[in-house]
Amino acid sequence: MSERVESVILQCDGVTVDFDGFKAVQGMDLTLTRGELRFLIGPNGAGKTTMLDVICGKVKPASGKVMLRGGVDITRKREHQIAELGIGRKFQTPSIFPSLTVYDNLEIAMKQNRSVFAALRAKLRSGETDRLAAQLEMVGLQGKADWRAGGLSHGEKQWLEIGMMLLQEPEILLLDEPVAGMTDRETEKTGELLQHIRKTQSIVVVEHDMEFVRSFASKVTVMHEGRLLKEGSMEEVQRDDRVAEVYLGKRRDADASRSTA
Ligand SMILES: Nc1ncnc2c1ncn2[C@@H]1O[C@H](COP(=O)(O)OP(=O)(O)OP(=O)(O)O)[C@@H](O)[C@H]1O
Repeated sequence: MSERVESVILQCDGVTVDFDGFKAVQGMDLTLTRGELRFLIGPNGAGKTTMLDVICGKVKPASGKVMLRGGVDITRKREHQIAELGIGRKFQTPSIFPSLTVYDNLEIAMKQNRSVFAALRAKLRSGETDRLAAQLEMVGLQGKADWRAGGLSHGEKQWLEIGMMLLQEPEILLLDEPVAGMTDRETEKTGELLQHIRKTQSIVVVEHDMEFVRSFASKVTVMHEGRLLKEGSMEEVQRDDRVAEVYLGKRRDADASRSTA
C-alpha cells in the first residue's frame, strides 16, 4: 500500500499565489513521483514559471502547501534551504562563468557542496575528479573541457549549466524552457539528456516547444489562468477539447508547419 506513497517525491496542494491582488496561481495541485520527467505546459501567463518559483522558494504562496519526500514541508523555507534539501532550479538564461573554462565551471559547482573550509583547500579528491569527468561526458562536453564557457554554443551553455546543477546532486531539477533558442539537433540531444537524468532524478520542465514535449513526455500537466486544466499523457491532453480550445488550438497551425508527421 505504501509503495505508491513512497514514490511521491514532491507534492503541491492547493497552491495559490497572489501578486498584489492578482492570482497568478489558484489552488494548483501537482504531484511528482521519483524518476518522473514531467512537462508543465500552457499558454503564456498560465502560471507555469510561478509554480516553479513556488517550488524552489523564490515566491511564497498565499495559501497551499509544498511537501518534499512526503514529510518535509518546504512551503515557508528559504530558497537556499530548499536548494540544500535537493531541489535545483535552472532559469532560462544560463548562469555560468563565461570567462572560465568548462572544467572550472564544473569544478566550482562541485565545490559548492563543501564546507567553506573544505572549499578553501580547493583540491578535488580523486573520486570527485572521476565524477566531474563523468559529468562532462554525460552533458557531451568532454571534448571541450578547456574551452572558455563563453565560447560555447547556446545549447552547450545550457548543457554545461545542467551539468553544474547535477554536480550539486539535486533530487529534483526544475527547468524553465531548456530548449528555447536551440537548434533541432541540440533540442534532440537535450531530450536524450533529460531521459538519461530521469534514471536517477526527477525533473519538472516548463516548455512551449510542443514538438519537444511530444517526443519526450510521458506525463503532461496543462495549466491555464493559474489553474490545473488537464493532466495525463500527451495523447490524452491533445484529445481534450478544453486544452485544444485554450492552448493547442492556438498553436495547431504553427505545429503543423514544424511537424513532419
Ligand atoms: N512578480 C510578479 N508580479 C506581478 N505579476 C506577476 C509576477 N510574476 C508573474 N506575474 C504574472 O502572473 C501570471 C503568470 O505568470 P507566469 O510567468 O507564471 O506564467 P507562465 O505560464 O510561465 O507564462 P510564460 O509561458 O509566458 O512564461 C502572468 O500574468 C504574469 O504577468
